[in-house]
Amino acid sequence: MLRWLTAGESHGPALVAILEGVPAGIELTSASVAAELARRRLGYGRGARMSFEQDVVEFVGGLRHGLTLGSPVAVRVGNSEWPKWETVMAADPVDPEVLAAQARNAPLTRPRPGHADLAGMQKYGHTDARPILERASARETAARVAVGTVAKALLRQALGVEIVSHVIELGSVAAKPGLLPRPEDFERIDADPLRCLDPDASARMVEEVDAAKRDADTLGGIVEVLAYGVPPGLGSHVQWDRKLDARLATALMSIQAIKGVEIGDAFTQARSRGSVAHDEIINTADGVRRVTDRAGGLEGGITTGEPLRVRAAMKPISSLNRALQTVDVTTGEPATAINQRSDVCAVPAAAVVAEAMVALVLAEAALEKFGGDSVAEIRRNVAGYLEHLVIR
Ligand SMILES: Cc1cc2nc3c(=O)[nH]c(=O)nc-3n(C[C@H](O)[C@H](O)[C@H](O)COP(=O)(O)O)c2cc1C
Ligand SMILES: C=C(O[C@@H]1CC(C(=O)O)=C[C@@H](OP(=O)(O)O)[C@H]1O)C(=O)O
Repeated sequence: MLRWLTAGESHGPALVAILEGVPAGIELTSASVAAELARRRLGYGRGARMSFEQDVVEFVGGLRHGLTLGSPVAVRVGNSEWPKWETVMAADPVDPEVLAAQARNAPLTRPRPGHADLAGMQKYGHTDARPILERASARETAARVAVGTVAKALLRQALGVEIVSHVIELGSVAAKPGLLPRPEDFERIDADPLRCLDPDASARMVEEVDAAKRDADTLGGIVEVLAYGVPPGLGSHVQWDRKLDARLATALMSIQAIKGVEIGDAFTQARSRGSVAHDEIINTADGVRRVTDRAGGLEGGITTGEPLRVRAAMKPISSLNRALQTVDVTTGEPATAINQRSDVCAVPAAAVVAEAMVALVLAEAALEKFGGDSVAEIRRNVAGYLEHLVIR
């Protein structure tokens, strides 16, 4: 069983994550996690915080001399900006006079529509949004990407699975339909300001971000994640919580601001007739294959062996400089929402987070299917399974 949790606040000293159930023998370094975290900071339209803050990666368990041990992997992602926040976010009580002297500690009483502020304040009994926004913040996704790096390494080294993502829509701009990145496009995608494979669309996306910024507004978009080399047979049709499509949807939907998930071409399929919606099956020299992959590599909650393909829709960022109408919770009077510095658009970063979530789900499903406490054992189990597939 692979399980994981994160902890930590946006402006706290660090985020931490523990990943349990990791097999031994995965090659991994702090540098490989730092490289994935750097990818998460990319993307045109992110706020100032992304440029001056550093993620400081430290493994505190589960790794020795660049190999996982089989014990829980514990990772700490330190926040280089902590000294600015150590009073406001101090774990221990602070002299009220010291707190009052810090503008940063002023209660945030004008909840942002679309953020977790008001719902969280009501639920947890606060009249200040700070205790809510600190944990709701997508800073937490740095910890997910850290453990996602372990899952990606496991998938690559034990099963040969490669995961790639790209931005297919941003605001009103869509990339050319049907562009499917391969693992070899990885660097080209990361080099694009919007992580978009279509250069014309990318240029228009840059303009769209500039226009939104000029208007003190924000944007959302749609990302797509593909996993190549996934064997048939991960997940199961037999129980609701074993269906891999459902597990992927939950994982993607848990990302901050993701409000829709699509498996393969689900929404187009829904608008089509059955005769053109499904992937016909043929026999080839490589065995039984689908002619197309509209289903995104999943049927019956089970991987088909075709590339896995899922999409996630991100709503526009809810901290706007053109602040929306709200209520000041201390007076009950109409007010404009908190309009602190913020990202204009974080869709490219959300794609990197989505890769991590897909990797964690696939790694868990692979361990369920193949078992094994070391990379070598999993490889043997995978080879044995593929060799004896009753239909190939
Ligand atoms: C990578 C990433 C960066 C984000 N940056 C911001 C931001 O700068 N400002 C903001 O208001 N929301 C940002 N969000 C979205 C909020 O975290 C999210 O809307 C909030 O936690 C409420 O959760 P919900 O939208 O899932 O309901 C970001 C989300 C992601 C995935
Ligand atoms: C810090 C990150 O993203 C943050 C996510 C976020 C939010 O509300 O989700 C709000 C912003 O933080 P702040 O309000 O302090 O400027 C983003 O910068 C990160 O991704 O590492």
